Amino acid sequence: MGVAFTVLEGLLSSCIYFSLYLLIEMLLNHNVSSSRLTQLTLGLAGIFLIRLITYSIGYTQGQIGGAAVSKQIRLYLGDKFKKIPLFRFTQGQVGQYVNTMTSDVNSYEQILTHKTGNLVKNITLSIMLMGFVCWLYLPAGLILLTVSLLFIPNMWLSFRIVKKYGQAKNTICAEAVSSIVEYVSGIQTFRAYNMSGAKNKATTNAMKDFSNVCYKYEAMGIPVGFAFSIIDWLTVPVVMLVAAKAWMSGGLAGVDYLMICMMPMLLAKLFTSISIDLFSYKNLRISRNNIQKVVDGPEEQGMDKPFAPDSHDITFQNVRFSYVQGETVLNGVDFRAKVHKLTAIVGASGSGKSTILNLIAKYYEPQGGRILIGGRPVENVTAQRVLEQISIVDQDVFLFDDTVRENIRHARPEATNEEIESACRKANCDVFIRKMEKGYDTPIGENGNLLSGGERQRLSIARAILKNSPILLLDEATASLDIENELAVKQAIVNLLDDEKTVIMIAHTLSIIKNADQILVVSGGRISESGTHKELLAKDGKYVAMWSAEQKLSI
Ligand SMILES: Nc1ncnc2c1ncn2[C@@H]1O[C@H](COP(=O)(O)OP(=O)(O)OP(=O)(O)O)[C@@H](O)[C@H]1O
Repeated sequence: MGVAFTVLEGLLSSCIYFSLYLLIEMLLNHNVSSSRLTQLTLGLAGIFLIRLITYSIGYTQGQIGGAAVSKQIRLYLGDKFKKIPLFRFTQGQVGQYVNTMTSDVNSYEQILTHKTGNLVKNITLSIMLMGFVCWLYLPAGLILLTVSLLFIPNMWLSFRIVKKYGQAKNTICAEAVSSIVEYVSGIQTFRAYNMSGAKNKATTNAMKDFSNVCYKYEAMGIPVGFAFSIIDWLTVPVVMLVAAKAWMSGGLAGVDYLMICMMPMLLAKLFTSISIDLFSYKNLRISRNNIQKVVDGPEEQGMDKPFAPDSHDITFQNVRFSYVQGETVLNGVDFRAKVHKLTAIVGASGSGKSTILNLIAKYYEPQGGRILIGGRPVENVTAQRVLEQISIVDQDVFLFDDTVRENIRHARPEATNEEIESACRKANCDVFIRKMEKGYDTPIGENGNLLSGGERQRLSIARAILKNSPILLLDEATASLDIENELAVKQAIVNLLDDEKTVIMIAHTLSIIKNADQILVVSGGRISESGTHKELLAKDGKYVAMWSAEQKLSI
């Protein structure tokens, strides 16, 4: 509707030239009268009023329609992101996704709100004006028509440039966005190491690359447009000359000659506008294609049927995995984590403890072996369905820019305020929340930056308690906390373990898992030892070495 009204308004604007034609005719034929002038003025005023109305409707509908389409696309992409395998959300890819979700959708909206309407309007207007000149004096019309045919190779060249440099520009823009996202989220570290601003090489290089590709893109496009512009404007004197002969020999009326002289100027302006619009239309199609690429992108394999096994024990059978081809992280991991028992995973840094949790949560798929929950293999189940059975408390707590209450409610949207507060009491965070300015309704800033590390950890434990899922994955991270927070977090973890669940916990300090039902020692990509604390001490292996080292440190 927006496009239709914009085109209508454009066509109505051509009435000005027909009125001008009538006015000049009156002047040259000396038959100006006040009644004819009044008629003409009233006609113009009426058309102006109709144009005002059609323009307003066209503009408003275009904006409303564009915003609605943007909203729909963004919601659709949001849903799509839920189906894309989680391992694809790497740093570079995140930049591409952010770019698509923000600027590509904005550009696509522009196609709808501005470009399409303007293009149809200007092309129709040009055809009408050329038809008018042909009707007045055919040779002049044919000159204009010939020049307009040159527009086709000119556009073909422009499109080639857009294809070649536009895609590169878009890819480099996504890389720059990635770099900026990384820079802004890591600003504290960059500042601490005096790497902010121009000293941050990665970000400045990304910006430089982006400005270089933009420069190339414009530098290639400008000469093509410029060359056509020169030919286009040359039609003005040529048409003037050709038509002048006919006028002087009496074959053309004065008014017709004047109109013919004016039309090439008008057409040149219209062609410039069409070529700019087509150039950016082609460019905007890159954005549309980027959106389409995400839409058509591979989705997670597996059944999206509810996954509700009778039992929730977790079994690894000869699981093999590497993040990068050739660099094996897990090389035949076997274990069984029983229901209602605490299984602890220990091992040196980089041994693959978090990788085991990542595989259970289906952030990644193993390259060999099988993972079973309740005796049912999970390879044919979507991550979303598996994650419904799991609560995760790890070192990277992610909090939304919302109130404390809403942050916890994310774990179970239908939870009552009572349930949220009860979960917080168990997670040892009720006291500090109540001390905050608005209690549970206090906003906690972007990613909870108004909270301390220990407070953030406890909020994530409250979430896990509220979700109350049968499997709990814990990455214990109390090492960086002060003593008060460490005790509070440890107590919260103990409260969490009270509920009967299958719990797998990565322990960085062994004292916290002394009473675990089973301890797995990860080493060399395998479970090198397993058993209770007592059994492992009796084996005199890696666990004993780790335990002795910790005991020495704590003295
Ligand atoms: N996304 C990734 N891409 C490539 N390699 C990775 C990735 N994540 C982890 N790794 C590598 O895999 C290995 C195992 O990492 P993992 O995080 O599982 O170890 P971890 O035992 O949990 O270590 P820590 O105790 O220090 O947290 C390491 O060598 C690590 O560098």
